[in-house]
Amino acid sequence: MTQVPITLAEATEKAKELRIQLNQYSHEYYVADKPTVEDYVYDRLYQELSDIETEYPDLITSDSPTQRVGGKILQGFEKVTHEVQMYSLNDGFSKEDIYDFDERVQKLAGKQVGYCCELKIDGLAISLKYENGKFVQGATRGDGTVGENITENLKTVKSIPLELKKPISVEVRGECYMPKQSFVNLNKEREEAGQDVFANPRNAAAGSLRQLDTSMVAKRNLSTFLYTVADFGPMTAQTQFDALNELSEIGFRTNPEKKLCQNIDEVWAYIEEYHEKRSELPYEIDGIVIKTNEFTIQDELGFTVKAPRWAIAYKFPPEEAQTVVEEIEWTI
Ligand SMILES: NC(=O)c1cc2c(=O)c3cc(F)ccc3oc2nc1N
Repeated sequence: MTQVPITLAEATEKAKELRIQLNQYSHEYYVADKPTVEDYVYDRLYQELSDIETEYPDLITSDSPTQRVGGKILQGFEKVTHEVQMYSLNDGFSKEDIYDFDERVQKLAGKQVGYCCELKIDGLAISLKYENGKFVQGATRGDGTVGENITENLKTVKSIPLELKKPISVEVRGECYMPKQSFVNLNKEREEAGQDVFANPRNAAAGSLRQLDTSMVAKRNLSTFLYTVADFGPMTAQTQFDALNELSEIGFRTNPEKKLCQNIDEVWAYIEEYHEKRSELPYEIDGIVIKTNEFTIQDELGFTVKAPRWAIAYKFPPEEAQTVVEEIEWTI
């Protein structure tokens, strides 16, 4: 037990100081992937804050790092209605599909358009709501109109900010996923405990977010990449590429491999590049998402009943069976 400040005033001041410092270290580690201190420095400060909060429970705040460990047993997940529909993407499976998509877009837009290309993270789509900078609600996509409220579980996901860098009200969407190495470690643990193993990281992430014991979710090392702004609030981006940078500036984790392509040939080159690089990435991707970059074009093209006309997901062909077997042999 570290020396706890004797007065409430000292404890209040010290707790605030520790919270700010710990949240900064946590942002560097889990969001920016650029830690600046060793774990033992974080752990010592964390223990100091935890001791103060034990002594003075009224000092616990919703954005305290001690709230990340979970510990609530939920009865179930309430339903959430998405004010802004959460669509899925139309898929493309060949070079021809991608060039046909570009032809349709150019015809509808009446001109050549630029595309923002992103890796298609193989996880679970989530929607995050913030009011005055504070995380207030997290939900699954569900059927696009009604999803499940998984706020308490998402609070334990370290890359999801409990408080934004600006006190703004926005709704953003992205992917919650389990890194490949965490998936291998989890399945090893489950195998040793005689439990069923997960077939892939996506199922492991989905299964983790369905846990009713939030302390279990906290141990699953889930992460996120955010990629859509549903309710802009005061955000000013006019293109998808800028929106990704703005999401990062206000505190979200975004994928660094994005590329702004001036034409479909550059898009196809990007697809081939990451089809090659896929196995080196520390997370699973199942393709590439291609979006018209200008929001004015997206507004012009709009949505069909099920998907945006201004985007397409190119799906990589399934890997040959022997590759998967080799991977399994390696993990055992
Ligand atoms: N899995 C992904 O990495 C990913 C998924 C989507 C979507 O599902 C998606 C769905 C829409 F209706 C519109 C944009 C989208 O953008 C997206 N961007 C991504 N990078």
